Amino acid sequence: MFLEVKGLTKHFDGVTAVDNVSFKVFPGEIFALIGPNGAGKTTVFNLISGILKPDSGDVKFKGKDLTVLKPFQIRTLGMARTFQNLQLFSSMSSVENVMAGAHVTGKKGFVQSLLRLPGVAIEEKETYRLSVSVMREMGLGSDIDTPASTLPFGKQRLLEIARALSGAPELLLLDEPAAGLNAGETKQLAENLKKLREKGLALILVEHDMDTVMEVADRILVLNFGIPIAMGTPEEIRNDTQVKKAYLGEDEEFEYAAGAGA
Ligand SMILES: Nc1ncnc2c1ncn2[C@@H]1O[C@H](COP(=O)(O)OP(=O)(O)OP(=O)(O)O)[C@@H](O)[C@H]1O
Repeated sequence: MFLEVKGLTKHFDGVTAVDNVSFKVFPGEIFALIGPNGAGKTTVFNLISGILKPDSGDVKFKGKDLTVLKPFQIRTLGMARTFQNLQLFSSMSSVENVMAGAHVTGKKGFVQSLLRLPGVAIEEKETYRLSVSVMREMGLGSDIDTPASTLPFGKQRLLEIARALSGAPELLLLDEPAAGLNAGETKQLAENLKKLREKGLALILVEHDMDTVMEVADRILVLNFGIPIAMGTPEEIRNDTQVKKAYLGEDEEFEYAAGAGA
């Protein structure tokens, strides 16, 4: 099994943030995790990527138990993530940011890089080449040397995805990638996500923008107060009464999307 989450549960001082959540993700699919504010989506990401440890439940990635591993160990297994708040190195150029992501899986270690031991220069060149190619894929081909801090916000978001991709992950976790993007940038993002799926990558997407979710997701899991309330295709989720009830008054966007698709 590629990714299997079973009975995942996490409490924070009396609040059950994630309550017995189970799902599987397959290679080459976009799996979306949605739910009203505070539903537990980011906590699920933190549990999968090793930032938090579950109170109970299992997370297995390619047969390995992730709950006993540290975040960097999980990254080297082929999983990458982005964060709700951008975490770019603002003093670096765009391509240097992407190269920093590639070093996660670099074969030459950090100490070797510092000592400039043989093989490092070749690997740096290879990393640069890979980083440029990932940036082009994300539509950032004209921004290779642009300082990350001067990129428009939408491009900074794409750059963060490029950085996550430069570690050549098989599974990418994206936390609200469309937040703060304008309509054109959101469209570009959706196209990019579909391209990544075509290449066989699996994506788990936490996203409030329902148009984007409904357009790109193969399957959707809906959480409410940490509890899974529905799982299915966009069509099934759009028409699910429990889901509509959970969102009522919470998120007009969902109501709009539900109405638009009906
Ligand atoms: N580190 C923490 N300490 C205490 N409570 C937390 C912590 N992290 C999350 N929570 C609580 O757990 C619940 C789930 O939060 P989480 O951030 O996972 O939800 P979410 O679905 O990602 O929300 P949003 O859509 O607003 O980002 C909330 O009640 C939140 O207040």
